[in-house]
Amino acid sequence: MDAIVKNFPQTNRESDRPSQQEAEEAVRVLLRWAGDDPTREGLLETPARVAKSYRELFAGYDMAPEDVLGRTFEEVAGYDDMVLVKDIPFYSHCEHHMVPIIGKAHVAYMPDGRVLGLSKIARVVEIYGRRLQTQETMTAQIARAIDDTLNPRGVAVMIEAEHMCMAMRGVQKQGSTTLTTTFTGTFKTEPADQARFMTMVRSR
Ligand SMILES: Nc1nc2c(ncn2[C@@H]2O[C@H](COP(=O)(O)OP(=O)(O)OP(=O)(O)O)[C@@H](O)[C@H]2O)c(=O)[nH]1
Ligand SMILES: [Zn+2]
Repeated sequence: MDAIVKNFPQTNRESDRPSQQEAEEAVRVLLRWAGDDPTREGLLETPARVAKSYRELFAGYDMAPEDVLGRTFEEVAGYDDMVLVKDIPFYSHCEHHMVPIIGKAHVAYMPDGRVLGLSKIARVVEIYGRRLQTQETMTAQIARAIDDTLNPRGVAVMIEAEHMCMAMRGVQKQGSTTLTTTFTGTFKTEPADQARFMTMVRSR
């Protein structure tokens, strides 16, 4: 666990967590701050629901990528070309405003003898998505987790997302998409591999 805390410092220790009661009280304060009355009937159960919902929306703090990426397969008949899982949908929350980021991740790697279970790639997206994020951090974290655990010849990650903090509030620009990429290994050094990744992501 210590290595995880060191590598992914936003992962909190269970002992540092406030109690359920403290979390619910914080929600009551925010309800009053918003201008409502937490003692009215419709809001009585809301703090407990919000706390429960936060557990789910931010479940990524309780999961480590090593746990899901541990199992790999070697029997793939010598397959050594790109594996791309694209259009992995995710919901995250921006660390500046704590409002949703809605997007899709495209994740590829070049195997070096071993491959991952395909669902594990989507699970890694879930682990980082269910934390407070910037899109740049999330992109880099997914790439690094796969790089570190699988040691492939290269990893490519592209995320396209809409930030509700730019749509619902602030500058209020609906429908804009932010694209971020991280390339490692052969995707970084070989322009042809990078171009092929882009073409495959774009093909419908
Ligand atoms: N680089 C980056 N910025 C983000 C991300 N999510 C939100 N932001 C930006 O974080 C910035 C925070 O800016 P601040 O000026 O501190 O906060 P603010 O007054 O709420 O800013 P506005 O959104 O412009 O109203 C804003 O420009 C957001 O658009 C992200 O994933 N990556
Ligand atoms: Zn934001």
